[in-house]
Amino acid sequence: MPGPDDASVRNLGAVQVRVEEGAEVIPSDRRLLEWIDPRDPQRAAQRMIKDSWRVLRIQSEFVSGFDALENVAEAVTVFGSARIKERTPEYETARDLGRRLAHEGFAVITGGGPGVMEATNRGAYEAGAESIGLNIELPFEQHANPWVTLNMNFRYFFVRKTMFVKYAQAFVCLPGGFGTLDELFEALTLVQTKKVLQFPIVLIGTEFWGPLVDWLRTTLEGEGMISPGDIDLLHVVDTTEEAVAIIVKAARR
Ligand SMILES: CC(C)=CCNc1ncnc2c1ncn2[C@@H]1O[C@H](COP(=O)(O)O)[C@@H](O)[C@H]1O
Repeated sequence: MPGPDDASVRNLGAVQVRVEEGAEVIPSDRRLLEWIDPRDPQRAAQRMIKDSWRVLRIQSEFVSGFDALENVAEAVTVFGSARIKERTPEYETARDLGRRLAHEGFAVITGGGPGVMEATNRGAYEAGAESIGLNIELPFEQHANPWVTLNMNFRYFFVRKTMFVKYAQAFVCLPGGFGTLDELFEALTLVQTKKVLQFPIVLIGTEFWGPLVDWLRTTLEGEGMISPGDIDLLHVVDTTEEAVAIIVKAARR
């Protein structure tokens, strides 16, 4: 198993996300988004770093992200729950997905954390593919999974999200929570508004995703909040095999 000292793993990025168990750090994202009342003298010190100057830090994160990823060939970004455990069917599905994508010549990009991210990176790594983890600084203890050939740690969610989209030819979502839904709907909006072209979005698990897709169709489409046809941007399947077939077909078009 690879580890933090494995020379084949490239670790990039300004932030070390390893935090002592139980400890809490204030992530840069939170500091950026926090409003501090300029009338509050108690908090004047916290206003010393001006948001305008934070822009340089944000800029540097874009620069290092673009530099790190510019040579990635065809890649697929995979999202899904951070909470699923090893030796579960969900973990094995994600691992199988990573493996199958690797066999088709794709690099795999994930959020670099545990659960689905770890399993997908692991499958790709075991099959000898480029396995990329784009981690994020979080306020609680977490780890970058070891199954990566390139690990990058980001301070800012929105910079990291740019990398997920820019360097991938497709998205796959496995079952997940708010994080996964956020990433799914960001991708959908980008495709819907034609900011990203020819970008299949595949959801694996009809039982899990079906009710959401039904609601999108009956309520959103039914009430005219999305156009007829927008739903067709989503491919809902049950197997990793079907998911990879859709991606291969779109990529080789
Ligand atoms: C155990 C735990 C919560 C660890 C958190 N550690 C994480 N590390 C990296 N990316 C993450 C993490 N949590 C959420 N994400 C992002 O949000 C998605 C999963 O969130 P969720 O579990 O569906 O809502 C992932 O695709 C990933 O991009």
